Amino acid sequence: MEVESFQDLAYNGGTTQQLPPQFIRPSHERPENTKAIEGVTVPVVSLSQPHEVLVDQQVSKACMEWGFVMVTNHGISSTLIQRLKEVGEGFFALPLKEKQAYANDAANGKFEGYGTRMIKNPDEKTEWLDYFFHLAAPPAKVNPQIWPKHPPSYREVTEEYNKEILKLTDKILELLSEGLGLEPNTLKSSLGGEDIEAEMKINHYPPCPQPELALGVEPHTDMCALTLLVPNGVAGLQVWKDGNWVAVDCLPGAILVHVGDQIEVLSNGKYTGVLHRTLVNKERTRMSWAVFIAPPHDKVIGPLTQLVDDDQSPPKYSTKTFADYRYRKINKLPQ
Ligand SMILES: O=C(O)CCC(=O)C(=O)O
Ligand SMILES: [Fe+2]
Repeated sequence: MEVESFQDLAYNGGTTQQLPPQFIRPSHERPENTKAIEGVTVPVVSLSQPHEVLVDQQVSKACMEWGFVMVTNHGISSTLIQRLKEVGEGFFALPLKEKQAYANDAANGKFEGYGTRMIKNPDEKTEWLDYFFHLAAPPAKVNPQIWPKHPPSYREVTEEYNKEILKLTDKILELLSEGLGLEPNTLKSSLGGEDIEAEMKINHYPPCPQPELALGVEPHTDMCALTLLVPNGVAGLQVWKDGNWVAVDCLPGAILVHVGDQIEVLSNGKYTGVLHRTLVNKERTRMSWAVFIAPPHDKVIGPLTQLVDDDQSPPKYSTKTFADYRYRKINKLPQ
């Protein structure tokens, strides 16, 4: 069967029982052949504990060992998270034509808008998802005209959520800085201080006819500094740890924190950018709301001088602008 696009298949071809070839993963990538290990669970940390405990034993430890931590008691109200989910669901419930009016053009550098994938290569398989991607901070760079106009409260809710996410980001960056033995503001200022950027990506994974052969997002590390994510309560995310996939169980109210490449570089590898992927399923639509926290494009990022010396710990990463890093990652060039 010839399928024009992911949207045609997932939205108009709901009765299709067979997965078209562009979604069928090679055997060694298929979920049916790469099952998650049993009996291992990801770290969960309540942020209501005393500061020293969080620094010494919890958040930074999880980010060193896993590059990933689920946080609870993070200060963002469940009502606000619920409203965020409702406006995102409201957008994806629109007729396909209305969503396509927001289409991005990632191949030509227009990343914001509605689309199906960001890294394009004709030899690669296609991911089973569509998404909406837009900048959410800093205010001076944001163009809300690009954001969904439906539901009407999309903008207000998303702005409010992003304000809260930026506060939580500050706290996590402080804990991670202190976990390296550095001043609390070190990582934030190295990422551009108040110019730090937040990008919102709403991922939408419709039911898939043969989920055992497909992937939602394929294995990757996030190229930003940190990702803060909430899923809609449908399982599917897996993180890579010590040679195995580990399934991330849904924990209502928790926010999932992924260490991205820029924190790995700044920390000279003390924190690890977590490799992760998502599986899809036959019955239920999975959604997730990811905020990518990243430096401005012209910010130069390299291992922090405080963590590097020529004999004991030479730099493991090159120093370059975030724009250069991103270009190389998107085009699969060496860093
Ligand atoms: O949907 C998820 O849980 C993860 C999505 C993801 O990894 C991404 O958008 O970078
Ligand atoms: Fe990711």
